[in-house]
Amino acid sequence: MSIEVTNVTKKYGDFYALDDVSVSLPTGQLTALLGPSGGGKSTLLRIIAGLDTADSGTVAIEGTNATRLPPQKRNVGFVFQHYAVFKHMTVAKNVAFGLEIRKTPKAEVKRRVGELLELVHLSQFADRLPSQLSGGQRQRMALARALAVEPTVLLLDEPFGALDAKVRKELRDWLRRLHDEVHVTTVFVTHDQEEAMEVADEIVVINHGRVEQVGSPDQLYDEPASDFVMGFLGEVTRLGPVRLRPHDVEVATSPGRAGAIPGTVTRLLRVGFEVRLQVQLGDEFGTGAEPVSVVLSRSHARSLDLELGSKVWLTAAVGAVTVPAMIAV
Ligand SMILES: Nc1ncnc2c1ncn2[C@@H]1O[C@H](COP(=O)(O)OP(=O)(O)OP(=O)(O)O)[C@@H](O)[C@H]1O
Repeated sequence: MSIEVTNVTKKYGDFYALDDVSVSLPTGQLTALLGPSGGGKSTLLRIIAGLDTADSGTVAIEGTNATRLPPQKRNVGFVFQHYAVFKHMTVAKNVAFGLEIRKTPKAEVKRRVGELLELVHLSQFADRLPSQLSGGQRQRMALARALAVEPTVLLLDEPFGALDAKVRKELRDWLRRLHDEVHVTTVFVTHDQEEAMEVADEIVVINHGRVEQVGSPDQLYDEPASDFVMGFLGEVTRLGPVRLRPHDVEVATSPGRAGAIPGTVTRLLRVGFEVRLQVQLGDEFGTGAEPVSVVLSRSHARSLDLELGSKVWLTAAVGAVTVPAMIAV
C-alpha cells in the first residue's frame, strides 16, 4: 500500500507542468519531492492532495483510486508554506478545528489536542494566539493541526521555506523525529538538496515536469542516474574527460600515477576542517578556463605541503562516481 501516481500529465496551455509522471511512494515513509524551481513539485503535490486535477493519469492512495475524489475524501492532511491560521483562535483551538467540524465529542477533542500539542512541543503555548508564536512554532502548530484528523497521508509544501536557516534546521530534525514517532506517510516538497538528503527516506528528483530519479539519499548521491541529478545533489567539477565530486579528486605532488593530469594550484581556501583548491590545468586538457575544484581534509593538505603555485597531479580516486564530461550541462 502506498501512494501510486501513474502516467500523470498536467498541461497549462501548451506547457507541460507534469509530463507522464509515474511514481510510487511507500507507506510510512518520509519522501521528498526535490527539484529546481518550476520543475513541477508543487503541481504533483497538489494533484496528490486533490487540490488540482491531472489532465490524464491516476492517483491511488492506500489502494483507493483517488483520481476523482475531492480533497476532503482523500484523508490527507496538508501544510503549505504560508499556512492560513485562524488568527483569532488560540493555538489549542486551531489544532482542535478539524476535529470539531467532524463533530468529535468534546472530551475526545480535549484529549487529542493535548496529545498533539505535546507531540509538537507546544503544550505550554496552548492558550496563546498564533501571533504570539515564533515562525517555527507556528509551523509546528500547523503540523499539529494537519495531524489532528489522523490523515493517512501528510503533504507538506516547502513547510519551512519562509524561515531562517537555524530554525529551518531545527524543524528539519524535529520533523524527522516526529515522523519516526508517528510513521504517517509523509511527502514534502523542497528545492533544498541538503534538506532532502538529511530528512527523507526516499527522494524523488523532479525537473522539467519529469521524474529524473527516485532513490534513497545515498543512492542518489553515489549512483546519480544523470548528469542533472549529480549536479543537483552536490558540487561537481570536471577533470579531463569526466565530471566528479571535488572530494573524489586525488592530489599528488609528483607525477607517476597512470593518467595523472598536471596542473597548478591557483586558489587555496581553508574552510573549517576542509581545504578547497582550484587547480588550473594546461590547455592541452581541453578544459579551457575552468579550473578543477578539489576538496581535501586539512591534515591531508598539510601533509602535501600545498601552497599557491604548487605543481600537482590529479587523478579520480578509486571508486569515485564519475559521469562523462561530454554531456555536461
Ligand atoms: N495555474 C497555473 N497556470 C499556469 N502555469 C502554471 C500554473 N501553476 C503552475 N504553473 C507552471 O507549472 C510549472 C510547475 O510549477 P510548480 O509550482 O509545480 O513548480 P515547483 O517545482 O513546485 O516550483 P517552486 O519550487 O518554484 O514552487 C511552472 O513553470 C509554473 O509556472
